[in-house]
Amino acid sequence: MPQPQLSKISNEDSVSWASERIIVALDGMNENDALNFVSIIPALRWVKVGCELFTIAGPHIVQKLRKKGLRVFLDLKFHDIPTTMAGACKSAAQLGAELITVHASAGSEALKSAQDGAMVGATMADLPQPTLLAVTVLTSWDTDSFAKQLAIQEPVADYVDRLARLAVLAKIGGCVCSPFEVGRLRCIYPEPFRLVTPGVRLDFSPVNDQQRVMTPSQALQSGASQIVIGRPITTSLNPKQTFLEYCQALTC
Ligand SMILES: O=C(O)c1cc(=O)[nH]c(=O)n1[C@@H]1O[C@H](COP(=O)(O)O)[C@@H](O)[C@H]1O
Repeated sequence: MPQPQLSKISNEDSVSWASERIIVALDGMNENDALNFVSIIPALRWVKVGCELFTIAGPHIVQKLRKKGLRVFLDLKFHDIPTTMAGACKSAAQLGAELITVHASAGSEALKSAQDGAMVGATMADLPQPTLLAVTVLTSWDTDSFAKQLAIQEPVADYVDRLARLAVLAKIGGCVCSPFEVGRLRCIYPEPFRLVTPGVRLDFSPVNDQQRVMTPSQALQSGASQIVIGRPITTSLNPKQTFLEYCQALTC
């Protein structure tokens, strides 16, 4: 699809404001790809290391990215019994990731254990406490498939509320949700509760396998603290330009 001409972003402050709010998912990359990719976007502040990159590159990729001055969201979406959640989050916190995902549907005991584990890990490594983010309903679910395949009769938005409540009761610091649910959650849970939304696209970007999608500015205006964007930037012929276009879309 053709992309619009980049109109010059002259205001460095706007780019810097926007780049704090955009987390680029380093999916489909190995270690070399990821390190090369981040070096071509000097304005980049936040990156997400997901299952793909972590599995091929190993834990030290988090430290390598941090050494480049980047802030790391470690998205391994832990979903397990309480003891395993505690151990996994303890290990993740020792790597220096600032955001770490767990699945809210693991339940309140597992979420509490995850939170405790993360605190222990950060203390052991003498690092600041990371924020755990509880993943609610994945943005790749459309409402019909969600109801039919999982036999959940509750509307997605209500189910997201229910999962977010579990997270809040477990003292988890934020949630991942789609831009469609973020407004409702923000009304109930003000900042500093972190609401991070993937499923974000500018009109010229293909939605790929995302189903509950909005634009970056709609997501932020609805209450998102940060947005996650992967393929529109990582598969672009000019990732730096596309990153700046997404920045611009947040600031104009
Ligand atoms: O936890 C996530 O980051 C996540 C949750 C969710 O509901 N949907 C979702 O897409 N993600 C992640 O956000 C990124 C979105 O990538 P793109 O669709 O390429 O922008 C991927 O790395 C997903 O793993």
